[in-house]
Order: sequence, then C-alpha cells, then structure tokens
Amino acid sequence: MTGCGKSTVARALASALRYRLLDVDELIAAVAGAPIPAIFAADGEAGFRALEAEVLSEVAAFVKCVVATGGGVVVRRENWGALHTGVVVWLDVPLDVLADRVGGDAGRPLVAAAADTPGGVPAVLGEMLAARRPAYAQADVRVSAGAGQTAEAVALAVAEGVVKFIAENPPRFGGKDGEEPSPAAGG
Ligand SMILES: Nc1ncnc2c1ncn2[C@@H]1O[C@H](COP(=O)(O)OP(=O)(O)OP(=O)(O)O)[C@@H](O)[C@H]1O
Ligand SMILES: O=C(O)C1=C[C@@H](O)[C@@H](O)[C@H](O)C1
Ligand SMILES: [Mg+2]
Repeated sequence: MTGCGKSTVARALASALRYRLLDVDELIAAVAGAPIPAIFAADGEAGFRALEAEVLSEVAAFVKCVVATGGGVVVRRENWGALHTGVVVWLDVPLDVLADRVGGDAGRPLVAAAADTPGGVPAVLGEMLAARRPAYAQADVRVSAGAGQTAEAVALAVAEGVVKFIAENPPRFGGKDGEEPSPAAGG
C-alpha cells in the first residue's frame, strides 16, 4: 500500500546487502522528466500506469537488486510477469499507520485527492486496501510491519522471509541444486 514503507525499507535492505536499489516511482519521474503528481495531472492515472508497466518491465532485467515499486503495481495482471522475476514482498501495515504517514502528502495524487472527500484519507485508503488486498495476498512473502518497527527491523524480516521463500521454492530460482540461477531468474 502507498506509505507502507517500500522505498524506505528497500533502501535499508539494499544498503545492508550492498545490492543496487531501484525505486520504480523515482525511475518513472526520471523517464517522464516530471514528478508523479504532474504525470497524473497531464496523462491521468492510465498514462501513469502505462509508464509504470514500461519501467517495471525494464527493471525486471536487473539482478542483485532491491526494487521498490509503487503500491498500485499489483493491480495490472500484466505486471506480474515482471514482478515474478524476483521475490515479491508485501509490507502489510495497518490502515491507521498508513493514514498517519501519507495524510496530506501532495506527492501521492490518489491520496491527496481524497483529503476533501467524506471520510478523508482513512476512508480512501480503506477502500484502496479492500480492492487491492487480494492482489497483495499474491505476494511470495508477507511481512507485518506495524508502528514502532524501524525500517532496519522490517528490512531484516524481509530478508529472512525472502531467504525462506527461495529455500522452499528452488525450481523458480535456479533449478537443480548447485546450479547458478539464470539472469532471467532475477535477484
Ligand atoms: N518503519 C518505519 N517506521 C517509521 N516511519 C516509516 C517507516 N517506514 C517508512 N516510514 C515513513 O513513512 C513514510 C512513507 O514511507 P515510504 O515513502 O517509504 O512509503 P512507500 O511505500 O514507498 O510509499 P509510496 O507507495 O507512496 O511510494 C515516509 O515518511 C517514511 O519516512
Ligand atoms: O498506490 C498507488 O497507486 C500509488 C503509489 C505511489 O507509490 C505511486 O506509484 C503513485 O502515487 C500511485
Ligand atoms: Mg515509494
């Protein structure tokens, strides 16, 4: 979900692993030459999603990296091929924590537009989570990341979850024992 800490935790994890950090939102803004709210304003959500899918598919070619996506990337079925080149992690954060973090932030257009609606940011986040939960639940690893957990602690829980997932799912990550994973298997 938006504001769950993907960018922050990805940075902490990449730094701990000495892996490359790729933040899809930052790459989209760099490719478009405009911040995300300006992309939404000019091209609508559909324009943003098209760019997001394009950037994600290019990011999928990298190995040994931690990728922070945007929170809406799971909604398009066609993004899952790219997502599955890596291990997909859901940072599951309670709604009240999300609302505290993102409320009033103009950098998140889908939430910013909610500020003046009945129920405000918590209501819009609640609807968004209800709609997306089935897609988030498709993630390979779910990490509960509530209030009071530092980004470093969440990053460690992510690393543990990913290691466990890979150990339990060898065919997706390198085939027979002792073989190097192919580049297409991702980082
Ligand atoms: N574990 C944490 N503890 C406290 N604050 C956090 C934690 N993780 C992230 N934050 C704060 O919450 C806010 C949102 O975090 P961040 O930008 O990483 O979320 P995001 O999931 O990348 O959001 P988006 O989907 O909109 O890109 C930031 O202000 C960040 O500093
Ligand atoms: O949850 C979402 O749909 C979004 C989250 C942000 O990371 C950005 O990708 C954008 O603001 C949309
Ligand atoms: Mg982010």
